Amino acid sequence: MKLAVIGTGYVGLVSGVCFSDIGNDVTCVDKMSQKIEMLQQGEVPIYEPELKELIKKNAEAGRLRFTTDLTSAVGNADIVILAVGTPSMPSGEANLSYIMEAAKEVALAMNGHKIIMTKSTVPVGTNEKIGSLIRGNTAYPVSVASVPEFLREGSAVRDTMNPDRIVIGSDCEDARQALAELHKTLTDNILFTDVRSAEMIKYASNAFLATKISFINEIANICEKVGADVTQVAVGMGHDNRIGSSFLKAGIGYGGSCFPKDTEALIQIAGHVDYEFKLLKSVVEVNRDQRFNVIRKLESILDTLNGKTIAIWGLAFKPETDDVRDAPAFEIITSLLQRGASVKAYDPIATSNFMQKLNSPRIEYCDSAEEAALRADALCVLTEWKEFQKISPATIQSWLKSPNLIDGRNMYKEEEVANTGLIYYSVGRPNMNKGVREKTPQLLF
Ligand SMILES: NC(=O)C1=CN([C@@H]2O[C@H](COP(=O)(O)OP(=O)(O)OC[C@H]3O[C@@H](n4cnc5c(N)ncnc54)[C@H](O)[C@@H]3O)[C@@H](O)[C@H]2O)C=CC1
Ligand SMILES: O=C(O)[C@H]1O[C@H](OP(=O)(O)OP(=O)(O)OC[C@H]2O[C@@H](n3ccc(=O)[nH]c3=O)[C@H](O)[C@@H]2O)[C@H](O)[C@@H](O)[C@@H]1O
Repeated sequence: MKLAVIGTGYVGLVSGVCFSDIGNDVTCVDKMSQKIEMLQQGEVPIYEPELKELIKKNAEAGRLRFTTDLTSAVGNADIVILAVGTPSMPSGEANLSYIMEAAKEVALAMNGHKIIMTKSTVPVGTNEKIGSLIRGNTAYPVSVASVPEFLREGSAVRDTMNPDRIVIGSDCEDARQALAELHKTLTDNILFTDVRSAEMIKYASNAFLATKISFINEIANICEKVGADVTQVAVGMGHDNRIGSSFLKAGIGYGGSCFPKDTEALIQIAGHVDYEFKLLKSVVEVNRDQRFNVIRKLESILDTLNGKTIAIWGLAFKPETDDVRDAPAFEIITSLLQRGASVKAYDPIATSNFMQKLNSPRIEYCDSAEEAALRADALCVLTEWKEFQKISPATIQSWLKSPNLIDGRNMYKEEEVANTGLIYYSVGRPNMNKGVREKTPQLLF
């Protein structure tokens, strides 16, 4: 099939590349000429495992092209995929200006019937508006479908090639058939829904996953007070098939380009129909506060942070990505600076993206994990990169000035920390004081 993909962010680029890899002819379009030039030269503007190799392979096979020329890409395509950003506005609502503009440009470029497949995450009712906008700007027939995207950054290619399900939300039979055909080599599990339900499935899925994370983070906070271990609790819960084991990793709260944005947007979507989504509001509030546990733990060890040097390992919102959108590291580092601390920060690949957004004379961006940790008063692990997991707690201790380790991602096991001289605070697990488990708290009943 002939596809035009509008927008070469994570979703547009990865899905365009994967669709070409399964034999389709794909043209990826972006307004940003620097991005397109990079892609044409085989460079990838984002860090995503496996992507570079796949781009090379499919571009060489002549199935994958990159251009800023939307008109010719749409003109040559049967299916147009909308994958532009829908970022948050200050109110929390999704900003639909990019997708509406892209839809209009597509309408003006049409030279015959097209199927429009929206992969961007959009509020319920948006695809109907996209359909009306396109019909108002072209005389050619159009069939619109909402096909939400469920890939995760860091495993985007794998997720796209092996999806749990494909949701096709459309009232147009031709779109349902063509899009089922397009996806059938990826999975048999294709669900057909109406358009509004497909749009809601995306928000509900992200909101539910965010809820699981805030839930386990609150359980972790209670575990710390009652002397239980949240990692064991999560395993025990996860063995119940009705609960499932994924998304029960306690930590410093979720970040990234989607959970924060989509939870806020769903609260707004509900609000517009006079429904207060109380549960989701709490999920967001718990998440906002969770990252400050790092600061609270540091203060409980160091008393004051004023004049202290704090090492930070990990700036990306999760491992295997250089994306720093809504990364918890921003608020944690900002809060350290406000308390008078200096920061030495290191991330294997996200540093340059991060430093474009946060700079201060009291932040030193380092070239290695060791350089960041050397002579610091404490180390905070904010992203569980494999590179950090390979460094033993004993080595960390030898680098630090004071032996304080705050593990925001439960990266180390108790036995690895035992017998070191580290004061070790993780999330929802017993603290270790100089390598020895702290006394189990007294319970007041
Ligand atoms: N990032 C992710 O992991 C996921 C994102 N989504 C959703 O997919 C959508 C896209 O997200 P990202 O890929 O992160 O986007 P992004 O914001 O990283 O990139 C969007 C791209 O679209 C381009 N663009 C905007 N208007 C254009 C136009 N009129 N013509 C051509 N190009 C245009 C921009 O220049 C930019 O390169 C959002 O709605 C997001 O919520 C869904 C699942 C996963
Ligand atoms: O709509 C989107 O953009 C995407 O959002 C998430 O994907 P992503 O944000 O790339 O990454 P996740 O692996 O979901 O992690 C999100 C955040 O939650 C945190 N997390 C995740 C899992 C967990 O158990 N605990 C936890 O704290 C991560 O550290 C990270 O900060 C969803 O998992 C995807 O299905 C969805 O397509």
